[in-house]
Amino acid sequence: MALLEVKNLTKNFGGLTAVGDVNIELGESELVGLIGPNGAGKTTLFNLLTGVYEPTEGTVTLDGKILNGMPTYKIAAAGLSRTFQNIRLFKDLTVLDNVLIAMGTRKKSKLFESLFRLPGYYKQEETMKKEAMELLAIFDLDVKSDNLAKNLPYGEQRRLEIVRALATNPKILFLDEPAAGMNPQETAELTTLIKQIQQQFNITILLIEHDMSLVMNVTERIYVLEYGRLIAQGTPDEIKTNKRVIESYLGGEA
Ligand SMILES: Nc1ncnc2c1ncn2[C@@H]1O[C@H](COP(=O)(O)OP(=O)(O)OP(=O)(O)O)[C@@H](O)[C@H]1O
Repeated sequence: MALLEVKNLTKNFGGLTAVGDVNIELGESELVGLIGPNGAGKTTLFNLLTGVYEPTEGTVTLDGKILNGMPTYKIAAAGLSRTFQNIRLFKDLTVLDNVLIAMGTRKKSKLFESLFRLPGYYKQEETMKKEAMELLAIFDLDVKSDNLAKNLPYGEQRRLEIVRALATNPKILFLDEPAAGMNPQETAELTTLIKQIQQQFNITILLIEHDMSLVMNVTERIYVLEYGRLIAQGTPDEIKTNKRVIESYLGGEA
């Protein structure tokens, strides 16, 4: 059985079907791409998977458990984590605090311990800090742990977003255009990082990305959406040569 099973997923906004009858399966530690032209329904699909929207029809099942109708925080706790197209950091907090807050969603101090700052509280704080610094180091952000998030260059803010998503210890990570606005060098570095984190953390990643070279270079399989419908799926090589995809998405350039 797949780790994540999406069956007949549909979302209508009034008369518009933003996502229509979509079926997707993600296996353990797979790196899968999701592409499609503007307005194809990619972000809506992410919003359905992470509980921001309730589907009009269909089901999302993680590890055999149906997630539809669960609030976003419960879905996050079940193991789905995401980044957003627009950076959503706590800009006036430090880099380290941004990660610690994300970790806080999975590790709760016992209220009594934290209120009275008992040894258990400090121990957990220390462990979390150590883990946060280790995560930041993978992304070369440990040296910036004391900086305010808003003072990081754009590419580093994007990387910090991924660190925050990873800090929740997800089974599946959804990355929504992580290379948006990055220069070619930053994009190349990110490509290497995405591969690295998939292997190191052994997690499943679903990647929405406009940068075709990034998608083609890192993913094992790709789903293609158009007008809310899945029009193709396959390996990067199959997608590059798929007639329907070339016509409708790549504009005949492939
Ligand atoms: N909350 C909403 N209310 C009404 N229509 C919406 C809503 N969200 C998305 N849509 C519409 O649904 C369709 C799919 O949009 P969506 O943002 O999911 O596409 P996308 O593939 O992520 O596009 P992009 O690549 O531009 O981000 C579009 O026609 C969009 O206008």
